[in-house]
Amino acid sequence: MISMKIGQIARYSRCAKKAVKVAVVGAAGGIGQPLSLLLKMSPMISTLALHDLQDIKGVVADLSHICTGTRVQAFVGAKELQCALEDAAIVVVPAGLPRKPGMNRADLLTVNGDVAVEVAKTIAFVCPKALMAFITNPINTIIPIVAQILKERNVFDPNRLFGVTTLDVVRARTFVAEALCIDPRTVQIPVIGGHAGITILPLLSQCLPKYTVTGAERDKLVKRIQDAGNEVVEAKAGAGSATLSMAFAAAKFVDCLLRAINGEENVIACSYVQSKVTEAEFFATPILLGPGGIYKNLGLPQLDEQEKKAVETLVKQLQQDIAEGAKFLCK
Ligand SMILES: NC(=O)c1ccc[n+]([C@@H]2O[C@H](COP(=O)([O-])OP(=O)(O)OC[C@H]3O[C@@H](n4cnc5c(N)ncnc54)[C@H](O)[C@@H]3O)[C@@H](O)[C@H]2O)c1
Ligand SMILES: O=C(O)C[C@H](O)C(=O)O
Repeated sequence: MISMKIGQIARYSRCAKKAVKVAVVGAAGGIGQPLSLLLKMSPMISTLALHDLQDIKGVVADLSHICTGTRVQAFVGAKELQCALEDAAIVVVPAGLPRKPGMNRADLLTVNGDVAVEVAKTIAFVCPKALMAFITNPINTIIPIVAQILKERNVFDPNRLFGVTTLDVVRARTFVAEALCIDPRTVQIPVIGGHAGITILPLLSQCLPKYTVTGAERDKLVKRIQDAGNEVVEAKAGAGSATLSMAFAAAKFVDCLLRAINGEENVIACSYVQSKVTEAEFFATPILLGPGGIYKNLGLPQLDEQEKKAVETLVKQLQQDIAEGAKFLCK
């Protein structure tokens, strides 16, 4: 009986045409642990390299008892980051401080900017061809910083750098489904722009199934999606920000990257990337993914008049957030 199960697991882990190594940097944290658990279940991951400044050996011992084909390895401290990243096809980065009530995401830049710079420098040195998915806030500014670090080392490939904005899509699907009294898994809705306040723009006009909401009700729904991070920060009352929903969202995004690496066609996800779609140098839109990351930026979906105005306003905010990255690196 037992050997049959082991055989089944072995077959399961061989289902993926290509199982690859994924590294998680910041894996001991509130997002890192549940994310690692979800990734441990992917047949498309051969090795999960878990890195943190804090000791992560207990987390790895725990995960290693789960009967899936993914091997889990622990890497602790700045000196072990290089080994963690060696041969990684995907690097996911939830390393850095979360918000407390009263803070906005930009307040995290002083600390998290340094974290992103250190991680980006090591990625540039060890695995510049990896697909990089940064979760660390403030995303709007962290991604331009990482891009600049990679550019300075002549290894920047804009198709491989992603700011993870999937949580905004996850929330938009959930809140729309609540309003329509339907299963959130049946809702599709693009969320574009960035990942803070008004830069988060759910495109209700493009929602499927159709949701014709107008006036104050529509404004309230858009605002709830934009401020959903605050809802969690306040409810956690000083104990951090969204972790479980973020782990779910990041696992979904990594799954998209893995399916694209495995040659699946039509894998589309919204993500904050270097972009020519608007005047903001970085912008989240639906992206068609391929084995090398971005296969095609699908650009702005169709917008109604209200959404066109919202894009004009948010682009200005995003340009400021992006400029903060350059200022940070000059300090
Ligand atoms: N993109 C999004 O939608 C989104 C959603 C939620 C949270 N976040 C952000 O994700 C980040 C992590 O949140 P959390 O709740 O997991 O925080 P956390 O404090 O629980 O965990 C962060 C982990 O990162 C580790 N760490 C810090 N610096 C590191 C470094 N240089 N190298 C390796 N590990 C390092 C810490 O030791 C810790 O274990 C925060 O910046 C938060 O704002 C982003
Ligand atoms: O709100 C935060 O600080 C964390 C995250 O960006 C979120 O949207 O939940």
